[in-house]
Amino acid sequence: MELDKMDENDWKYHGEGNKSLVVSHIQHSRVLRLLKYPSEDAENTHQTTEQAFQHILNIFEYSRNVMKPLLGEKYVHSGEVVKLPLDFVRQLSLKIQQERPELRCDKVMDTFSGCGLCLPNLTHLSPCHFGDRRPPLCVEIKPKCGFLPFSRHVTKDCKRKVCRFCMHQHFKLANGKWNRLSRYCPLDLFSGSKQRMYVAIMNLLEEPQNNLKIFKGGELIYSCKDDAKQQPDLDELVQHLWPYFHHGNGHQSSTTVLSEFIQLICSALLSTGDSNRSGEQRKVQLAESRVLCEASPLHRDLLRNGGPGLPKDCVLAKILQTQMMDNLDIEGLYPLYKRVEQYLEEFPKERNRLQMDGPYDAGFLEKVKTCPAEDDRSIEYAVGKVLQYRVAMTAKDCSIMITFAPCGEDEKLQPHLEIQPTKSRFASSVSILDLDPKPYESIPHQHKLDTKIVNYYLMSKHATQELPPSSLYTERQDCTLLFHPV
Ligand SMILES: O=P(O)(O)O[C@@H]1[C@@H](OP(=O)(O)O)[C@H](OP(=O)(O)O)[C@H](O)[C@H](OP(=O)(O)O)[C@H]1OP(=O)(O)O
Ligand SMILES: Nc1ncnc2c1ncn2[C@@H]1O[C@H](COP(=O)(O)OP(=O)(O)OP(=O)(O)O)[C@@H](O)[C@H]1O
Repeated sequence: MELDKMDENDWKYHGEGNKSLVVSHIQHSRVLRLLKYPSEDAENTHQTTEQAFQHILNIFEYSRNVMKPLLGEKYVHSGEVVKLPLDFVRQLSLKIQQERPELRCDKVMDTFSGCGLCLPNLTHLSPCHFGDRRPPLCVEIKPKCGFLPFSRHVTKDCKRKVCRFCMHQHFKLANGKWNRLSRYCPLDLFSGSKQRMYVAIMNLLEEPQNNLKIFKGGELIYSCKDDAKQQPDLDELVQHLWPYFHHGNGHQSSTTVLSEFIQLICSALLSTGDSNRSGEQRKVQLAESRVLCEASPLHRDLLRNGGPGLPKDCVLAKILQTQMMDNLDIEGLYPLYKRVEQYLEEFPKERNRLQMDGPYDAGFLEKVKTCPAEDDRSIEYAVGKVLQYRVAMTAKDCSIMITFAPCGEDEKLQPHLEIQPTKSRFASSVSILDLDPKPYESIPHQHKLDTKIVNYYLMSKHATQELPPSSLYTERQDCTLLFHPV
């Protein structure tokens, strides 16, 4: 990519979240990730180019030097920081404006700094020249927090029984963020139990919100509709999937197609990329009390079996272990945040030495890893816990991208790419994205939000009607019969 010859017509809108907007190249397997700002800030307080560059550099260094070592080299692609011509960025912003979903237009793309990140397009699979002509399928899941807090500082009993995602759903419904409750429960996805994971993915398909997107050949084919009142069309998705799970021996029912697709996703989420499967795999297993969410729609008997745990190096285990660096819960962390605040008020110059805002280098990772286990009243302990909490927050908000490319029986694949849980054979790759640092300043907001979510949940629990039974959930009873031994 020649930065001095950038042409907006070579790029198209790809997607966006709360903080960044992504465009993809129409020929090369690359994306540009550009930051967004609230519209009012864009008019009043422009960051200097220097500050914007530092911001992007922080995101890049945090991903490369902190999150990558914690989550695993193979899952994280930090890309590179690029300086783009301002004219190109302005034209690009105009070109993509009408494709942006309305609910994201409260923020504008940064057209002032010219700074961005260039990353591999993870909806493609490289090398993408497998003999098969069918375009790759890509599933993006934002799994959210996969455990119940185990800290002695937790004061509300419901936090030990119902997971944050399930409680938060009620608050989101009330404040109009979504129109329907999602049945997805992250604890099912992180359980390692194929049945619980299966139901979790089924529930994501039924109500994707911002937790599920599906791409085909790099194009978004399934996600929450811009008009969130409408549910996405599962029959349409099955039509897209059918050519990938058609075995030439007659008609595959929608249920079979979806079932095979979900099993494929589960296998990728549990895969360690280790071709030698003969030995006993080491597992990440949590105490039963931390993995059972009372709000999960699953039958209690199924939940009571807990789960077999996650293979140690699979993507879910890596994310869960990093999320669990938050071992005090926001309730135990907040007093330590206040200790740090008080210290910084007295010794403002210490802010740099303690790396509160970076640099995100090996020294930062060392502070995260070597924080004392017990509170010795030191500032180092308080800072270490705050940094660990911020890292855990990133892992609670990241997304997983799994890309599958169908391939023929005789194609030779590198062992870490191969996956075959169903009758079809696929090459796959698994990546983790959105690994931005969460600001130190957001801790008071997290503390308030936690209280709001819990109070709202307790208030609404009895008032809210039970969810009606899901048609997908009923079908699932048949689907479980379709599991193939792996
Ligand atoms: O606080 P949460 O759990 O609602 O998470 C926020 C996400 O909401 P969600 O619940 O996933 O719909 C929120 O996602 P959406 O904008 O709602 O898609 C962001 O990811 C936000 O992170 P940031 O402020 O952009 O760095 C997330 O904020 P952080 O808490 O990670 O800072
Ligand atoms: N490397 C990539 N390859 C392909 N698609 C990508 C890539 N990075 C991001 N995307 C797409 O762009 C979307 C927005 O990116 P991202 O999640 O990083 O935004 P964000 O604003 O940081 O999110 P959040 O709302 O969680 O803060 C993603 O959901 C994903 O679909």
